[in-house]
Amino acid sequence: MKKHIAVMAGDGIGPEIVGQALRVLDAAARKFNHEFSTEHVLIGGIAIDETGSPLPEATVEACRKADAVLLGAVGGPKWDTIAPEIRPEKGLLGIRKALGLFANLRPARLFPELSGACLLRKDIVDKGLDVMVVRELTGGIYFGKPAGVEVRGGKRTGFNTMIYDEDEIRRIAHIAFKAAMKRRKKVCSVDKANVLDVSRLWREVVIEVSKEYPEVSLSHMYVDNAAMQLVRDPSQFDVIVTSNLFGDILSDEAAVITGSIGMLASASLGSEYAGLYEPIHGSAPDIAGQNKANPLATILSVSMMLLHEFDLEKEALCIENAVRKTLQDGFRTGDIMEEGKTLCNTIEITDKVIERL
Ligand SMILES: NC(=O)c1ccc[n+]([C@@H]2O[C@H](COP(=O)([O-])OP(=O)(O)OC[C@H]3O[C@@H](n4cnc5c(N)ncnc54)[C@H](O)[C@@H]3O)[C@@H](O)[C@H]2O)c1
Ligand SMILES: CC(C)[C@H](C(=O)O)[C@@H](O)C(=O)O
Ligand SMILES: [Mg+2]
Repeated sequence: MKKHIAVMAGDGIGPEIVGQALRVLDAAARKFNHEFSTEHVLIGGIAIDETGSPLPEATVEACRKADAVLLGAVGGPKWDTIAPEIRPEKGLLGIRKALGLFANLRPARLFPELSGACLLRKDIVDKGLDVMVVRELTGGIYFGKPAGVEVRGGKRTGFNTMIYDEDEIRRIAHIAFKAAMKRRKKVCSVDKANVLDVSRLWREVVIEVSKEYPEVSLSHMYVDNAAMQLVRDPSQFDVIVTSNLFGDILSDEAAVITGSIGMLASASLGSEYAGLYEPIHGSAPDIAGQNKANPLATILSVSMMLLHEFDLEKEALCIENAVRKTLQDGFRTGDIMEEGKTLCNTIEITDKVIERL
């Protein structure tokens, strides 16, 4: 198979982890006789530095033409004080919107080998943890208008608008129910319907969509309770479907299930263009440039790309198994380090994965 991948390494640890994930992709291509060409394009802070924009038009064009997109992370303290319209994060929101990537799948799974690195209670961990967070990605409070900061009645006033129409809710609900059909057939819709009107509509529409999936059981939970339940006992969840902001927060929290945020991969999918694959974590400025970052979330994002974008199930599984074997053999980056294990840097742990492919 021949495919072309647009690569946006971005900022901070982005280039380090993406560089390593591409080595794994190369190794998989050689093993299975595929040809994956790559084209590096700019996004985020580095794009601001080089072009003045966090999302240059050339990047959008390259991503729209590509068969898949791989992203590292954007942002960092260097750009924290620049004008809000051109912050690095705007580049990420912009590319999600430009590619129509409304569905963000964030699978929080615990490799049993990392049970010791997981902060949750041992009896809960022993149940096996595997939660899929389905986050709406192109709507809600992230994009609602009006938004801004202005002087109202002599006071500086900040405002955003949380808005969803029924079509936006319906299409993400379908994604969640379809995902559940391939899993344990349970969807928990997370909202704040006791307070927010937009959540009342969310709940109503999710219930309507559920009628098309009689085999899937649907429950509802308020987001504050969901945040607590996720760390108390995540084994009660199969698929969680939720809005953009709640999904952002709950997926970082769900990373606790995996042992580290450096383990959680993601796929952002739409219908018109290819999907975008990225770890859920950020640019980790505190460890950037030190060859310390855990590249496994990005490597697992490549595995998700092979599966979701190219239907290469065997190849995807091979990468996942190589990651598992690396952990089984006791190799760890700092974020998942435990006593008795072998500490590796970013490059060394990737070497171990490639050896085990
Ligand atoms: N998708 C993205 O590009 C994305 C996601 C989240 C945050 N950000 C941006 O990243 C910057 C830093 O944000 P933050 O500090 O809140 O979140 P972060 O995810 O970058 O880091 C949070 C903590 O997790 C650690 N961490 C993250 N990834 C790791 C990895 N692969 N291996 C080991 N440790 C890892 C970091 O060292 C830090 O201690 C901000 O500018 C933020 O806007 C970008
Ligand atoms: C960097 C930021 C815009 C982004 C988000 O909030 O969506 C990040 O936190 C994520 O989870 O991908
Ligand atoms: Mg986030």
